Amino acid sequence: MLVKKLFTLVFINNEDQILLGLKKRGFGVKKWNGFGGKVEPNETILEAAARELNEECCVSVRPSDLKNIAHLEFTFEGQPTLMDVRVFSTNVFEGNPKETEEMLPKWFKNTEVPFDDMWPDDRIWFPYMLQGKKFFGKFHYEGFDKILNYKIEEIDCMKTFYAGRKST
Ligand SMILES: CNc1ncnc2c1ncn2[C@@H]1O[C@H](COP(=O)(O)OP(=O)(O)OP(=O)(O)O)[C@@H](O)[C@H]1O
Repeated sequence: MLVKKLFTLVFINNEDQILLGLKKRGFGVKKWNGFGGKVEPNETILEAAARELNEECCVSVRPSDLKNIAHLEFTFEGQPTLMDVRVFSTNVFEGNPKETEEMLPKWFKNTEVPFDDMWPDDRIWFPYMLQGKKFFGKFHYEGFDKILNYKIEEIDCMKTFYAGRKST
């Protein structure tokens, strides 16, 4: 049986640019990604998303300004964990991104996202996000570099999507 672990992933947009961070340590080290991490037991998913963003690059957002744009699931061959990742975006934020112990933030043009230095799944779902679509994606990895199989589909409404799922 798979053990589900809840994560957040936040993207800040500014006109035709997106804020990414180069992970300096831990899971996904040396890859560009949005900002996020595990949801702690004492907080809501939105609170966790805002907290992780602030901890990782010193940018502040109100949890209520975060839009849930996607649900991603990652599994790894031979491993018992399912990563349940809630993806959010907003263009309402405060503060200039600053480097922290965990992340080096940088603005990228939407047309110049560094996919070669990101998780292989990002190349598949970023186009949905950059076109303003909501979506569900499920990726099964062998190791951390090879996607064995995946599924991705556009979603009309995230609330309806979650209402239709059994345990989320
Ligand atoms: C496999 N393909 C993937 N593609 C895109 N994004 C991925 C991902 N797999 C994990 N992610 C994200 O990477 C962050 C890890 O977070 P992670 O550093 O482990 O969490 P947290 O900061 O709580 O950890 P520590 O406090 O350092 O233990 C978190 O946003 C999560 O959504």
